[in-house]
Amino acid sequence: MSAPYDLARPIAISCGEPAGVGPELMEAAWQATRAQLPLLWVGDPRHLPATLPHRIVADPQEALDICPKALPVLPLAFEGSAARGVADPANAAGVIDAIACAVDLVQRGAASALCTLPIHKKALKDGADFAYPGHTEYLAALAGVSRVVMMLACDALRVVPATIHIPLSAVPAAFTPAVLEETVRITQSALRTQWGLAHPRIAIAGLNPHAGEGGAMGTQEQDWMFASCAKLRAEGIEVTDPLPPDTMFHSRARAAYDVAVCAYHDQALIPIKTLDFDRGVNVTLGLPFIRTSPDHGTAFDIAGKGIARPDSVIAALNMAARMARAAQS
Ligand SMILES: NC(=O)C1=CN([C@@H]2O[C@H](COP(=O)(O)OP(=O)(O)OC[C@H]3O[C@@H](n4cnc5c(N)ncnc54)[C@H](O)[C@@H]3O)[C@@H](O)[C@H]2O)C=CC1
Ligand SMILES: NCC(=O)COP(=O)(O)O
Repeated sequence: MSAPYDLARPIAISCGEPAGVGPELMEAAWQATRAQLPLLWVGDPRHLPATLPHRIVADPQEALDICPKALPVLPLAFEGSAARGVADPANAAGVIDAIACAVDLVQRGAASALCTLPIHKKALKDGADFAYPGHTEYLAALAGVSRVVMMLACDALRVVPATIHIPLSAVPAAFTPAVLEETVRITQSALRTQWGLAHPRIAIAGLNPHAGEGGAMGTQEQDWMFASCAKLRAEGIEVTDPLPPDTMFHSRARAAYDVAVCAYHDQALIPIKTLDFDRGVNVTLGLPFIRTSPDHGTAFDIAGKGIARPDSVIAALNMAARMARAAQS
């Protein structure tokens, strides 16, 4: 007897770093959602907490019957063990395989969406020479798309970093008119089609303090950002001119827009992680499938201590389900 799920396919979950908080958060998230959401975890079941009941599935569709009683697992065999708090380089290839396997499920329609648990980026580079700085870039490569957008969302704020996992020193060269304009177009299209906002209001953060203060504190705004914003408005997209970044995130300022497009990673992620670290969700826009993730990382400092909060994983699963239901109807 199946649980009365309104999703026809399970949400595929890549296991992430086994030494981090992923395994214990999977247990808490499964407990919290098993009556509403069909899940399918992809990873090495040896790394799951002993207290979490799980069942191996041969066919992803079995997850719908199993999930109310046990976590459905598509098993992979990793090389290493999983002592909490210390990444074993021998597991790096398995962590990467789990992402690819979960993506394959969603790409061939066996899963309705992908939710990724946190990876330790340096552990993957050291252990398996992972060529990508994060999921976002790896997923774009697996999907064969040249440009995707990272958006983080909570109730109070949505943010998009136009450049993602690059050193701060590389930002001015990487942040170009084409990058800003493509980022805004992908963001606007996703907010319309996947969030139901007919006319998304998009705030643009300046790159420099005070948005350059008329050229006195940096010139990118005058050199090209104002022109890019005007071009986007001419296309019918509701964008602001470049705003002073330090004054665009207080509550009255936030009420004026639906998403803030920022120049670089920390300009976007610091405000949202400050406002709602526990419930922020990272969602990749511009992929041909749905992908969400908790906003936090592997949290080695608390892994295995039973104190990690599952809220962000649960929010990521719920967001994936909401998007999948909308795509299904
Ligand atoms: N989507 C992903 O795969 C992400 C991966 N990472 C990776 O995670 C690793 C560690 O990154 P950090 O910067 O240390 O960030 P982190 O998010 O792992 O930890 C930052 C702080 O927040 C706390 N924290 C994190 N998650 C928590 C939770 N669920 N409940 C309670 N407290 C929590 C940690 O204990 C730590 O004090 C890095 O390799 C980073 O690249 C970071 C963010 C996202
Ligand atoms: N700080 C956000 C982050 O690192 C998440 O990146 P990704 O692995 O989802 O690309």
